[in-house]
Amino acid sequence: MRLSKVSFRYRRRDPLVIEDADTHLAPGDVIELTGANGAGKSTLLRLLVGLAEPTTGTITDRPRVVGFAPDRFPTGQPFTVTAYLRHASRVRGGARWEPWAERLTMGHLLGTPLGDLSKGSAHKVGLVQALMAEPGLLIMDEPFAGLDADTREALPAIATEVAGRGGIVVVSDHQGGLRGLPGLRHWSMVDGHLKEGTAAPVVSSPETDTTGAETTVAVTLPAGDLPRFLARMREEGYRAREIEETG
Ligand SMILES: Nc1ncnc2c1ncn2[C@@H]1O[C@H](COP(=O)(O)OP(=O)(O)OP(=O)(O)O)[C@@H](O)[C@H]1O
Repeated sequence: MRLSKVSFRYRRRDPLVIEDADTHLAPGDVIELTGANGAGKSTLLRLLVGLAEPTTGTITDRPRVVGFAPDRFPTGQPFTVTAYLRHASRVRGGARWEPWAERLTMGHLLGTPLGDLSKGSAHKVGLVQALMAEPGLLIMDEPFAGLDADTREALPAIATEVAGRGGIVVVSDHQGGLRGLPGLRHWSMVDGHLKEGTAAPVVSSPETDTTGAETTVAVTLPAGDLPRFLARMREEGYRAREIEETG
């Protein structure tokens, strides 16, 4: 799949959100996409999926089957989880959703109306509908946000499987959930420009600084992520604690 000089703006007089994105995606690629809030990550993902058309430039050779797990799964539909997934399966030519629902531990949710789901549970429904048809292109927008630990841990393996079948996987992710995957490509959106680089390693050992100098940083993150974040930092040897926001 190729993006050739892809630019995009939402309305005629708006500034470009994506400018001259030029890249190639190969079967088996797993790509992590990062960038500041509002940098254009979701827009780029919607262009990749085909939900938006480039204002100028072209996207060619998109795989035939595309799975898309949006950052906010739309729950305003009057279905239970099972009814929705059955419907999605029919649309996908009878794709098997049950093994995915089991793998993402959704058994207890199947009878729940979509509108009653928590954000994380709704996101799982979005993941199942994206995965069920064995996509040749799997796009996941911030899939690690709001998911329980078991599902987060399952996602790298799922991405690897899809890529192993020759699929392309693109994941926007602030949390480094895919770091450590061999061959992971890294894209970042900076001021509307798509930059390619190596993913920064998440694990940086405190021992690498031999000067003994110390520094304290403030990190802002969703409250629900705090226990896992603190545990991870401590595991890596950093002194980490919650501080009160003083405004
Ligand atoms: N439907 C829309 N109409 C007009 N402008 C939009 C629309 N959706 C997004 N934008 C604008 O496009 C820019 C990029 O938004 P986008 O959602 O792609 O960024 P993002 O990197 O995914 O942000 P975040 O990390 O906050 O999710 C922003 O300035 C945003 O305000």
